[in-house]
Amino acid sequence: MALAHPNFIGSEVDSSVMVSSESPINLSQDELKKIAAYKAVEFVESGMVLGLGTGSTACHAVAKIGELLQQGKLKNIIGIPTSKKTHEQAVSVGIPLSDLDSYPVIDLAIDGADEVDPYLNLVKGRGGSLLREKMVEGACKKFVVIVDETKLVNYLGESKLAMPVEIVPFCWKFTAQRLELMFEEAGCVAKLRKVGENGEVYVTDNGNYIVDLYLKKDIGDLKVASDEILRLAGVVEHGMFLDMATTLIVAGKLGVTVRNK
Ligand SMILES: O=C[C@H](O)[C@H](O)[C@H](O)COP(=O)(O)O
Repeated sequence: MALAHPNFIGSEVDSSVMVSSESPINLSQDELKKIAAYKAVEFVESGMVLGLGTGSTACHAVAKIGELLQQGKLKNIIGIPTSKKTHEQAVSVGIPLSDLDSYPVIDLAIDGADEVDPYLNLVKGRGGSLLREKMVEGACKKFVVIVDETKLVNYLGESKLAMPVEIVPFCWKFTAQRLELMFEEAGCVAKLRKVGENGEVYVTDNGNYIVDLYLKKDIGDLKVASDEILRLAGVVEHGMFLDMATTLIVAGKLGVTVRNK
């Protein structure tokens, strides 16, 4: 999408952070993710407690923070990882780690997203880490979302890709059917997430399952939908992150934009 997208209104394009020698037009999606991630790391200061996101965009930020620690350009950072995978990566790049029990208030979190609407509401969890992400990012003073421009949507669900819901394994079919019925008018199809060649059921870091909702239409009022999903016994959490992001960094073919809420 071009920079005329509503998510860019009021934003500034900063071409100076184009770190590749390639023309921006030729940058791959992964290079754009890296540009957004590196821009977000500019917000990190020594002494901060940091929420470390999960996914192919956030991993660039984790790597960069590790690099800056190694170089002595950042000091006294405590990372709070949002998944086992990020925990492993953070350990491998030398970021000291802790958890929400010890640090219930986090200075800054940096994480990717699957969809971002014009109000900075997000869909997250296509990588399976939505519960820990929501706990950590809900405890942050500042939550910086980093995406390439393909993640921008006019309304959540517009991509027609998964809207993840983490559920308990007990009678998962019952919960999946209830979710499907809840959003019947939006043409919802609920699918248990499976992985690998043998189609094994995906199990989250918390020992739960994920049901992915595929929606044909806009589900309308997101707060109402969120409350309704969370009222259903069997649901642990959903992947809509409403009114949580404080800053959006988007890397696109024409440059990188930073938008504060
Ligand atoms: O569960 C995964 C997380 O919510 C990710 O942040 C999200 O899926 C975006 O991932 P990626 O940066 O790989 O597109």
